[in-house]
Amino acid sequence: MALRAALRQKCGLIGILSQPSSSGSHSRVSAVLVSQMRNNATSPKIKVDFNQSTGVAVLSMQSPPVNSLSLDFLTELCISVEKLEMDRACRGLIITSSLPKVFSAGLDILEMYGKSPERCGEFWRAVQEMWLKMYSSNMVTIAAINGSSPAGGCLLSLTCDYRIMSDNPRYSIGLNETLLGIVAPFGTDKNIIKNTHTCSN
Ligand SMILES: CCCC/C=C\CC(=O)SCCNC(=O)CCNC(=O)[C@H](O)C(C)(C)COP(=O)(O)OP(=O)(O)OC[C@H]1O[C@@H](n2cnc3c(N)ncnc32)[C@H](O)[C@@H]1OP(=O)(O)O
Repeated sequence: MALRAALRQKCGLIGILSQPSSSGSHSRVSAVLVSQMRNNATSPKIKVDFNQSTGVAVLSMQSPPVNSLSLDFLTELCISVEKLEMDRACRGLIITSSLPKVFSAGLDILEMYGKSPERCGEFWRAVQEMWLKMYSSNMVTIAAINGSSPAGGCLLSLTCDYRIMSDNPRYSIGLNETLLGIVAPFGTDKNIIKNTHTCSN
């Protein structure tokens, strides 16, 4: 029942978000695919387990040491979500981490230092694409935050419909990127408080 209600709520949101836009979501999709082909990632940073009987997929981030959101990581994440999106049997998506103590350390700081303007552009496009894809997903999305989740890790969880966080005082979450001179969109702080729950693990 709860899943059905969440799906209904989500469908309303998707209706609004899927209005035609000048950028066009399909052009974003192909940009990701092109980028993936170029990067030709060899070791998977993302693992997906899809349970046919429940219609729920668990996407585990497995990029040591801290699941930082590099261009390769973001590309792989988007491709994985895109594949699930295309599978009509998949109704729900849980995003979590395979690493102990860390959900995601946020944007890969090494992507923001000493890179060419072209590479920086590609990276920032991938960041935007990730949160747009997640936020406008037609699946019910849940972030199972089983470790620290600063900055972009927090942003990733904010793109989900629900967040459940391990109740561990050592795990931190929040938009700390202002310390690096990066400003988060207005309103995200309210959003996280409204829809985040904790659980012990
Ligand atoms: C619309 C705009 C939105 C913008 C949104 C976001 C902006 C960002 O995300 S900027 C990135 C901000 N991220 C951080 O400030 C996180 C910094 N990291 C931490 O707080 C801790 O590392 C963390 C709590 C995640 C984990 O702590 P520990 O388990 O104690 O690990 P270590 O600190 O020892 O780190 C291990 C290893 O990982 C490297 N690392 C950590 N974070 C990042 C990162 N974001 N990018 C790249 N690399 C990272 C760290 O340097 C260590 O490397 P080694 O020293 O080589 O082992």
